[in-house]
Amino acid sequence: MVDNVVIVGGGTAGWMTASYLKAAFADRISVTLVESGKIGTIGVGEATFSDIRHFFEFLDLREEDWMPACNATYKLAVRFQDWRRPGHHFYHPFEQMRSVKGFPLTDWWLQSGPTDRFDKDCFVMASLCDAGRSPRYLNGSLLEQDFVEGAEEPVGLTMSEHQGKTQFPYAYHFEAALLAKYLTGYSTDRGVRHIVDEVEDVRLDERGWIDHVLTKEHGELHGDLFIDCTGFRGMLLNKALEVPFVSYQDTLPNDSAVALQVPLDMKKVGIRPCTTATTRDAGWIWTIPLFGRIGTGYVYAKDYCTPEEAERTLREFVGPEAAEVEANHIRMRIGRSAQSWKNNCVGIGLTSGFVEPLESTGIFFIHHAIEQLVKHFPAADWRPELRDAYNSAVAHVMDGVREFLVVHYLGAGRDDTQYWKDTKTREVPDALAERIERWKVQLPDSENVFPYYHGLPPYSYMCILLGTGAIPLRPSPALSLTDETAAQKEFAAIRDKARHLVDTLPSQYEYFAAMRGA
Ligand SMILES: Cc1cc2nc3c(=O)[nH]c(=O)nc-3n(C[C@H](O)[C@H](O)[C@H](O)COP(=O)(O)OP(=O)(O)OC[C@H]3O[C@@H](n4cnc5c(N)ncnc54)[C@H](O)[C@@H]3O)c2cc1C
Ligand SMILES: N[C@@H](Cc1c[nH]c2cc(Cl)ccc12)C(=O)O
Repeated sequence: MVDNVVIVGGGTAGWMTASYLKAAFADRISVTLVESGKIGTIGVGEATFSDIRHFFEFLDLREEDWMPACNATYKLAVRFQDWRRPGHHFYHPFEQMRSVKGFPLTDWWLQSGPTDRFDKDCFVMASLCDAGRSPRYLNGSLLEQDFVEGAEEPVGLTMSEHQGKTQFPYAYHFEAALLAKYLTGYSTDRGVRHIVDEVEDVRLDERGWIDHVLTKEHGELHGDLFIDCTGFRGMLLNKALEVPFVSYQDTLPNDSAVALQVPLDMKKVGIRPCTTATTRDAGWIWTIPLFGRIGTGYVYAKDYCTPEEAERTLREFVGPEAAEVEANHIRMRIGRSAQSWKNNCVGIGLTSGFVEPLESTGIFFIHHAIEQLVKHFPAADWRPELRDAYNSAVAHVMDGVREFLVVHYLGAGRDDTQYWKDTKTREVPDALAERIERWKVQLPDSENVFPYYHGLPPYSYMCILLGTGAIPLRPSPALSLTDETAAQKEFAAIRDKARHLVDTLPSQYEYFAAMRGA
């Protein structure tokens, strides 16, 4: 049996992996996590996919268990600010795309003479975001919409098996360091051995498999399976086992970031229920509202902007509240390891791969990797088929998300700086170029987007294409021959439901102030 797991690294990836493996295998496996007390974690990573609820459910954790400990808030969407033109914004929400007579509502929207905001016309959530509403009422009940809490839904599925069956209406923002701390307690309470020490060397056997890691003060740590959660360093997978790194920088040039954690007077400014991505001359700025502060940062390409310019831009964007706050400058390794699993070593987290956080995919990558590791967990014969299937699933998810992010830049309307001009001339992978030509004639659907599971449904592509605006789209010709009464009724129903929810739901600040007795 493979039942002795050693995890190196105590960031979000390390502790999500330790806690999930313990929830999956309990005392059938032993888990040791060693983390350096000197090498810091990346310290950011605070917005998620809605799928993260499956992670907490698997650990048998309810929102009231972990959200207060992590200063967590709700995320209904990503708000894209100034991507189409200055002053314009649109949302990419967690809300199923409605269909009328077999055609997506966005198709009918194109047919009926587009307005400036497809998102407000086709989704209820866009109005809730504009109004700063919570998705839950003060009594804790969830807003009424196509996902009904407590109704029969498939349980125990992995995310890839679940996609498309239901769309949960929100994700979370949380303080990454506080989540890691919370999961440390969860894990050690369930028997994970936690060692604070530095791994100084990785010792291989004659086959090139990891025999043990050598720590500064606790000697050799032996195990069957070693999980590399050492972040961008990739100490075990990339360095010791020499797995090469496949860069995405030819299509995604942003390789740097500068971050600030800014205290927030929530009572005065409220808590926006969405992550915001605001364009700047050489990239974009994220704003993540937490309970008590915002996490914000400028993601940029160093070929177009120096760290000093980036920090100045970010501080100007935030304003005087940032004056006393220390900036955290980060170099990002963009791309993925050629294989995340080699011999008896699996890389999870930044070691495995990373793309800029435009759609908050880092923690989704971790969650997906852990689910797939459990699904493909090795036996003592280490059959290569399990490893190969794992590597294929993980590579597809990252390659698919990469493609989805490239679409944001190809569609962006900004062309006022060299950085934004270059987003339109950079070479596009053939497969994506073909898909884009297809989308100009027929909106994205399950047959014409990236063909493997990567966490994003076709409606996500529709939102980005319709919101950014630079790629011309047109309605299906059939709609000009079809009566549009039913579609107009659907648009009216969305307007009515949005008005009702905005009028009856509390603001996100009111909700969390009440929940936390603030
Ligand atoms: C600018 C930026 C913004 C991001 N925003 C988001 C977001 O909004 N949403 C999202 O989902 N993701 C986001 N991410 C990604 C997210 O931060 C990471 O996926 C997550 O933090 C996982 O990091 P990690 O645990 O892999 O690595 P790290 O956090 O770097 O942790 C590495 C760990 O390894 C340990 N270590 C390293 N070397 C040794 C050694 N020799 N011995 C012992 N221990 C060692 C360190 O001490 C540390 O504990 C963002 C990333 C960046 C860079
Ligand atoms: N499975 C993902 C897909 C998704 C659907 N809508 C959004 C919006 C945003 Cl901002 C990210 C991701 C998604 C999920 O449901 O989380």
